[in-house]
Amino acid sequence: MKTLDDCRRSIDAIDNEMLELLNKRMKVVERVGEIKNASGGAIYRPEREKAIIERLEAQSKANGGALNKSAIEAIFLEIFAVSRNLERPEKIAYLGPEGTFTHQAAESRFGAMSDYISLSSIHSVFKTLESKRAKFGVVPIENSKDGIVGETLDLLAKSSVKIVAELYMPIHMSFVTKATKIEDIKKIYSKDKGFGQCREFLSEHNLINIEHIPVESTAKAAILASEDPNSAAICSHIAAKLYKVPTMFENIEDEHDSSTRFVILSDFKNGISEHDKTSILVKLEDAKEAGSLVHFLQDFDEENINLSKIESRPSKDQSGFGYWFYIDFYGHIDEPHIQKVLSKHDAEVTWLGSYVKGEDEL
Ligand SMILES: C=C(O[C@@H]1C=C(C(=O)O)C=C[C@H]1O)C(=O)O
Repeated sequence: MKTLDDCRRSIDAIDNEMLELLNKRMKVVERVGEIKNASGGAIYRPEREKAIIERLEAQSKANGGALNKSAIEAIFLEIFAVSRNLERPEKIAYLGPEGTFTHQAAESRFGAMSDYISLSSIHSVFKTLESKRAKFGVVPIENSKDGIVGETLDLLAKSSVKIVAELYMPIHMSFVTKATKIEDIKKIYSKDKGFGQCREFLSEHNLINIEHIPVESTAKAAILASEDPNSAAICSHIAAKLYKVPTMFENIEDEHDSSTRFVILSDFKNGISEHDKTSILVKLEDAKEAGSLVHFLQDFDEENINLSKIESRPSKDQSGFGYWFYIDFYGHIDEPHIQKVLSKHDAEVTWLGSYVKGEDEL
């Protein structure tokens, strides 16, 4: 029987081996960086990372290993992030401040060691990418309960920035305050969506009729609540911890399976993988004619292209009424059957990105 000391000696020996292997991996990564830097190739290749995770998951399963997919992902996403930093350090702009769900989403892909820029609006994230002050941007695009984030869609419509990856994160809200009694709370701060996601909780606790103050982010709400003991915030658990506001209630969201879809923005096109999704904007030329959208969608149907989302938005241009459509479908823009459909509608379609589809779609 192995003693605790025996086990720890074994662990130390294995850790030494793992460190050697990781350093060996980093040498290869350095060479990949040289190749990419010489050719101007993109450092971040989400489709390659996804393929690695899938291969390792299958291997672990086949060998009866203790690590499941989430565990493999948790370990390897950090290894990938360190690797990318070695190839070429790149800045990541996100909708801040620190402690937002977007920050959490950004860290889950770019790891603890990357250089982050926290910005106070989605608009600033787009501007920072357009001016090349950051290589990547992370913004929310949709929530399973509250729907689309209009600002992100409107900016995608105007900007040259592309979607290069997506990820889904479960959202849990906390009700945090420095007050000791709920009756002492005179106002609540949150992001507009935060109030929307917790209506039942607010009503059950008679908090509907006190002042609700929408601010840019749930983290900002936590900061404001930290400064006023007669206020509260609806925010993430991390924001409450970061800004030291005690939690009165946890998991106050109406639907506990609420999740938010985030997109990673950048300036390059991914290679084709087996699990791609493409986002486009469509402005139909004959939009006033009944059936023009139906005809457009029939072209997709004929090529067996499945849509995962369609959302209409007012066009907001000067020409009066008009709509455009935001559409997500499965496949990559460079696949021939997709080219065939899109080439028929060249003038009407703006490509927003093709990327590996995230897990746990809304
Ligand atoms: C090493 C590469 O660059 C990045 C890092 C990866 C890794 O650490 O395995 C995988 C894909 C890229 O995001 C590569 O493209 O192979």
